[in-house]
Amino acid sequence: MDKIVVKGGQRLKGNVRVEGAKNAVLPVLAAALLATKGKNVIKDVPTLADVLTINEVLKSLNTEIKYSPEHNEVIIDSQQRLSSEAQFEYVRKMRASILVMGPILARNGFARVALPGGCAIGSRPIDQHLKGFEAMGAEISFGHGFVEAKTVGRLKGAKIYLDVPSVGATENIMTAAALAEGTTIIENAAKEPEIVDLANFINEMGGKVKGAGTDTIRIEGVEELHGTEHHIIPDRIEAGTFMVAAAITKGDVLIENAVPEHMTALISKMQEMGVEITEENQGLRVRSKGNLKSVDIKTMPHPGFPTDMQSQMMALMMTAYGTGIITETVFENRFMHVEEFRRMNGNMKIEGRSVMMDSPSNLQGAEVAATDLRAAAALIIAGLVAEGVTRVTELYHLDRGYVDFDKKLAALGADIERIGTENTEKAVQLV
Ligand SMILES: CC(=O)N[C@H]1[C@@H](OP(=O)(O)OP(=O)(O)OC[C@H]2O[C@@H](n3ccc(=O)[nH]c3=O)[C@H](O)[C@@H]2O)O[C@H](CO)[C@@H](O)[C@@H]1O
Ligand SMILES: C=C(OP(=O)(O)O)C(=O)O
Repeated sequence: MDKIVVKGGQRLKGNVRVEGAKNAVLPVLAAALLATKGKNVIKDVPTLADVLTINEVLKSLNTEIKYSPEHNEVIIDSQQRLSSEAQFEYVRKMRASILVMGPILARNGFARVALPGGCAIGSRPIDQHLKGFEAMGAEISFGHGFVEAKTVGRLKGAKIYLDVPSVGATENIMTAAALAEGTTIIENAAKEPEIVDLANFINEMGGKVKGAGTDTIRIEGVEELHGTEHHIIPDRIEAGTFMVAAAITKGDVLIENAVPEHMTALISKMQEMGVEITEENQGLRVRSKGNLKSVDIKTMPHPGFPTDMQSQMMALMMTAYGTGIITETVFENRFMHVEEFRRMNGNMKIEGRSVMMDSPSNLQGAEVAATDLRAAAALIIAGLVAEGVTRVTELYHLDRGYVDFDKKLAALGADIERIGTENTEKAVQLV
């Protein structure tokens, strides 16, 4: 089992470059299925485990995939007839596999996708995705762990109000509507930058999507979409993770390729804590000196504070001064990392949907397990300033969403090493 071993105490300094966004590339690769003429060339694709998984899903649907990790590029040929079924082995590995449902349904008039079920951060239902397909004329049924959607002829444009501004439901409905007959209007749509990236991609393929980034999206269906070349936007969560890593170590780091407009909530919360953040030509410079101040944080759909930055900010808050409250409103169970932080001597307690923090904590290195993708990064970040050595396991979570996280931190001066099973002895020696 791989471990990351980090020894606290080094100040981070230098430049780090952010990759293409995981949460943009997954819906874009799924949406590439819509093209029946020519190939799609997707650029700035990060080399993540989730990208390998979505590529496998697309292959299983009868597309041809050419993946060049060295060029951060995926070429997809989806001109052949698609298969209609996405199997459990993929959906289990990665919930975002559900995003192929809209494109398959739009093209084949039938889609059968394994039900994703819950995961470490919550129950994560897909009722809003299905409500959208149903409104467009699809008949939905369940059986044997699968959900099926069936329509006679093309899907029909419809007006759909989402009960929650779900990112995945907005994406699935947008892709289904791109080839539907007539106009679809999504109200209370998600407004994340990744939604805008997907809308741009659909438009580059010849689609007609307007309003992405606002809470009303209008999609005029077209008869056919064609392949195009598309660049994925930079990963605002990876950028934010490095911003927190710079701040917690009292460092000075330039985060290249970061897009400040995608991160206003995070930037203002960090500034409120006393972190110095300045825009430069190549990205965002983060500097931190002296004591940081505790703040209150509440996660919300974009442009609110992102749930995907909650655990990393909790790490930073452990080093600030005063009491603070972190409230999670997006997912019902995204505090699994709290127990791991407590193993590192983090002073906090869960009360309902909030974590009450009394800081600073006298952080101590410990053996901890990543409980989800962002928790993996957050534990490593806490290890950067803990006294002694922290060993983080369950790194398959980290690999879903961060490229070379340990190497990028090491290049900034962190005392960090990733150790594979074959090097377990070395891990023991380091302790
Ligand atoms: C691959 C990807 O882009 N993942 C992101 C996406 O996940 P994902 O698209 O799964 O997240 P959603 O926006 O759909 O979920 C937000 C909330 O809505 C609820 N919900 C969602 C759909 C539905 O049909 N019914 C329903 O009740 C969920 O349980 C959750 O409580 O947005 C989340 C919220 O910003 C991020 O944390 C994830 O990193
Ligand atoms: C929760 C996340 O991803 P996913 O929706 O793919 O599980 C995340 O990126 O933090």
